[in-house]
Amino acid sequence: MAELESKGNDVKLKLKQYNFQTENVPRLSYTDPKAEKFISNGLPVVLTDTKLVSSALHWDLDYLSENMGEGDFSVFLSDTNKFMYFDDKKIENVKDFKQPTQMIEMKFPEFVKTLRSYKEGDKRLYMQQALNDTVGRRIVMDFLGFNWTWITEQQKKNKWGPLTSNLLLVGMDSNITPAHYDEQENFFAQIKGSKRFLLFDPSNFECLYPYPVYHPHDRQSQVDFDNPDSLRFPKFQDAKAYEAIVGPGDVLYLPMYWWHQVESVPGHGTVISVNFWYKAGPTEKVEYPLKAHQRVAMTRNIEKMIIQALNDPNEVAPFMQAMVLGRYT
Ligand SMILES: CCC[C@@H](CC(=O)O)C(=O)C(=O)O
Ligand SMILES: [Zn+2]
Repeated sequence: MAELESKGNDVKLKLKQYNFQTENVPRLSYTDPKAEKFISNGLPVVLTDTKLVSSALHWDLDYLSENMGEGDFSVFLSDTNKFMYFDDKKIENVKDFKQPTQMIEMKFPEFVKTLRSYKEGDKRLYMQQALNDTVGRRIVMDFLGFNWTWITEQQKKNKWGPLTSNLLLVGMDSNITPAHYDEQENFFAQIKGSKRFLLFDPSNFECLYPYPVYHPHDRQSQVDFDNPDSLRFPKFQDAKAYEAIVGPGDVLYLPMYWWHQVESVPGHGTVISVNFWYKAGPTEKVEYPLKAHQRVAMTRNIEKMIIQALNDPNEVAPFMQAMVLGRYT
């Protein structure tokens, strides 16, 4: 991280600048009581010394090529540096939906070969694959070497649900995952290269204009951060961002429902991360006023109910407008 900090201005220069203000996410030792407080309060924090993935800090393309085994891995291809997620089960809901990326299955050595032969104008690549039991023995050993004691203690202390997956992310520098939120708790471990996170708390729902729940881009922001349409999205300029740059060994606690845009910092070559997604824990006692993320969850349930009841995504907007316009406005 020192390398990044000493080039503080340079990194800032290399990183895109947006028109919203950003505040830094705190970087703390996991031994700092404040760190535990951030996590228990559902606030983002960068933990600098958990050793969560120390057993994987030697991972690079050659090592993974030799040890990732014979499995097929999901690789996304994009004509731009943006890799926006879409749910292919919802494509039928939107006429003429244009897929922003294609996904192909590749063996790891083939992925590395394609990466290394990349030249300007080729499709960019981003491997996003849940680690599974097809990986080679060395990767299994590295995986078992993760600091499961610490992270399992966090899971228990915060009463989270089960670990659902560890996504291995291997991408080109400058790749961007556009702003979205997930419905799971996330410890995001950085292994190689650096990533810049732009984070927004769930109350920025009104500023980030998520696609409708029935849309393939459900949970993703409709706003193009590089060219925001201020007429369609007037509140985007009021979004309040937090920023975190994570380097090898850093772990970002990314609370569920928090919006995040993730940019692989240019100039570092291949960028490798592993995330740890946990199901949310049960809501013990509902307290009022409801928290922002609970309101977001509520809007999702209401949208799903209306979609199901009307049985036609095109009827949802007129129905909701009829319910609100002139009555609650
Ligand atoms: C598919 C997941 C991508 C990741 C962001 C990134 O590293 O590009 C993210 O959004 C998350 O871990 O929640
Ligand atoms: Zn995410």
